[in-house]
Amino acid sequence: AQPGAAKPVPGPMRDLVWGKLNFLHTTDTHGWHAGHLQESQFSADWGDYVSFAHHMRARADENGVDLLLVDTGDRVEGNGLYDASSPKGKYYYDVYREQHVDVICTGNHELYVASTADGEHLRTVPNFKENYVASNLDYIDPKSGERMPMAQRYRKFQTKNQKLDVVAFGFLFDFTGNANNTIVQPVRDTVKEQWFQDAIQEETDVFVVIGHVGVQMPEFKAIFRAIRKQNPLTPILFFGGHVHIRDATSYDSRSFAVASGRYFETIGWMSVDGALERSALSKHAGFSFHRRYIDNNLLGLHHHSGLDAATFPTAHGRNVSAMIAAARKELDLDYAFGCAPKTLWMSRAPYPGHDSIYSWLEREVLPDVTANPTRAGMPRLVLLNTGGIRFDIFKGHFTRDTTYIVSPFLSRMTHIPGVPYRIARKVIKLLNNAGKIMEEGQVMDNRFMASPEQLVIHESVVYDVPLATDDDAGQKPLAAEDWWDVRPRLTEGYTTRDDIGDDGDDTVHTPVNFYVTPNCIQAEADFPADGEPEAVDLVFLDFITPWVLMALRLLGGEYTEKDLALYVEGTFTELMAGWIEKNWPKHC
Ligand SMILES: Nc1ccn([C@@H]2O[C@H](COP(=O)(O)O)[C@@H](O)[C@H]2O)c(=O)n1
Repeated sequence: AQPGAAKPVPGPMRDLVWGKLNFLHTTDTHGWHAGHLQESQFSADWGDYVSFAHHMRARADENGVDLLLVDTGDRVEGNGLYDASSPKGKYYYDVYREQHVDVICTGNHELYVASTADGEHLRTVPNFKENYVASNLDYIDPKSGERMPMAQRYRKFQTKNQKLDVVAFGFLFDFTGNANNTIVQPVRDTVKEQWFQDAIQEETDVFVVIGHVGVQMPEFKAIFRAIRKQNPLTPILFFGGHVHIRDATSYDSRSFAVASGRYFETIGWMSVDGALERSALSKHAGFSFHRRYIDNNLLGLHHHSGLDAATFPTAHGRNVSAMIAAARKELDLDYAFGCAPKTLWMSRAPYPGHDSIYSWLEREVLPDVTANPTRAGMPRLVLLNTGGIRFDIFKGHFTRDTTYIVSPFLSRMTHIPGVPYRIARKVIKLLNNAGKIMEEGQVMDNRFMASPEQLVIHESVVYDVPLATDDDAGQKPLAAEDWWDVRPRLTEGYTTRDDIGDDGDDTVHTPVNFYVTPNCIQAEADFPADGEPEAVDLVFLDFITPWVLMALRLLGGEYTEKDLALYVEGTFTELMAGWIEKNWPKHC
């Protein structure tokens, strides 16, 4: 763990179930390779994961079984370790490559910005060579304009100990927000291509499909159907991500799918047991599958590897932790812009409400950071998509690292001047429609403005326990005198219920609330004291431009990209950090 990281707290644990073929899975790590320094439950770092994988591979070798590591993308954007450097990712590539990952693919965040996709193609793909798989993704060479696969389309290899044949694919969901130096081919078209049809006819013992795809999303189901049609008995194992939740399902009795959360909070575990060699395949011989969501902290990693603080760290792991610590220092990630007076939650507190990060932005930040003297006297509506905010703010130091953790993107505040208020005021309602905004020939899913967790959870889940107070923000243990002191001492955390059951989490926790939030929030600024304005400046984060323009057109306002102009200088991230520096006390 990193120097100063919160110490993990013991709690009741569920063990890993080993099989013949075993997997460790990371997804949507979003630059959190230093771990969560403020959250004890998730405070192990990438170096600890290197040590852990080393011990788990050794155990697999001893027992004559196999262990594979997979990663399903979105490794970038969302933490100072990636975002605070110039260029972005200056330290990330070298840190990440220290883990040996057997099958790795691309997420949408590797593709939003052209230079990030270049970095992926020029650094991560060569770092992982034949382990990198890009089944439905092409890259366009900036010099020649040549279109080529981002990496090989699929991988066939043999496991180390049992010599099991594996055919592995690496998919991305049908993403359309990529920069113009990549092409994402819809999954339904890819599975019809000849190379794919040939690949699924390969002699193999198991298919492994990794993807930056939620396990309940139609893309995985289409791939499952395509493979199963040609291979009625072969086990098919899916590793997904993108929606930032812990999840598992099975598409039939010989397939299993796991998604392993977000932000390096979770290391996913999957095992399959049974007669895996294809020579033993028969419709009577079944397989057993297990999944576990490992909370990423040292106590848990010690527990699952059967080691302790003295025997766990390897020299390699320690070196990686040291690389991360040096990078964090170089980037001055602990520099504090101010002191957050209280914890502000994305989904653990109701919106609107005093503890909601969105209410804070709406009430305090947005009106202030969008003040534009050249538009003095003009009222404005300021829109922000909730998905642009990526994490909670904990009471205490708000650092350079926190800035990127909360708001990693390069989005700016753009605007359309003088929009009739009778039209402008209705935009937010359309953006917050649960479904899609539709125009002839164009359908846009509104939910892509919200945070990924909100894509899959449609109703608030509120437990009959008190809301965490600021003192609980670091997931400290509950004091014995608390009202449920008759129960075992548990920390707050994930209490996952998936299609398999409610025993997936490796640590038993008390649950935390989850409140649904809208796709967008809106602040009103410089409105007249009485009555309604005739017209307003409609100010919004440039990421949501396509939705705003479509909403305006549906409301009778004919605007195009040509009507847009930057409203205030700087990225939203810089504006937010500037507001904090000005408004919150410097020291805690
Ligand atoms: N410039 C951006 C890019 C993305 N978003 C939000 O993130 C969501 C996707 O997040 P994943 O981690 O699931 O890929 C997207 O739907 C947007 O809400 C953004 O706001 N600005």
